Amino acid sequence: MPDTDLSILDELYGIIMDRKENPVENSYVCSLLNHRKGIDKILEKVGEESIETILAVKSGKREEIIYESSDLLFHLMVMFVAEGITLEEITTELQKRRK
Ligand SMILES: N=c1c2ncn([C@@H]3O[C@H](COP(=O)(O)OP(=O)(O)OP(=O)(O)O)[C@@H](O)[C@H]3O)c2ncn1[C@@H]1O[C@H](COP(=O)(O)O)[C@@H](O)[C@H]1O
Repeated sequence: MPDTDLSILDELYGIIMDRKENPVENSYVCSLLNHRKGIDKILEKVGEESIETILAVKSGKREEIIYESSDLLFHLMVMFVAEGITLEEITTELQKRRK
């Protein structure tokens, strides 16, 4: 079984939460969380990054797959924070599906 260190996901979630609670200037995360379009701006980015990930896989370029998947994961995390969904809720759901 792989034993990957996933602590960066927790750390990143914490940073995004902090941006929500303590807005700062020149923050990309704040620009998404406080966008005039509301959640639609974040959903737009999730959609864009999903398509870019698909195109990266189709291109067969490993580096691009990693880069675009990271963008997608990051924007998904912003979406979780915006919706008040915790990473624990996601991992619990995945655990429940284990056969
Ligand atoms: N992990 C990320 C991260 N990944 C991707 N991105 C941004 O996500 C955007 C990706 O969108 P695109 O590829 O479409 O690029 P773009 O040209 O900016 O697109 P548009 O937004 O202009 O449409 C880029 O602006 C990246 O900089 C990120 N921005 C921030 N983080 C993390 O979030 C933390 C807080 O960031 P700030 O809120 O900016 O301080 C940082 O310390 C990082 O750890």
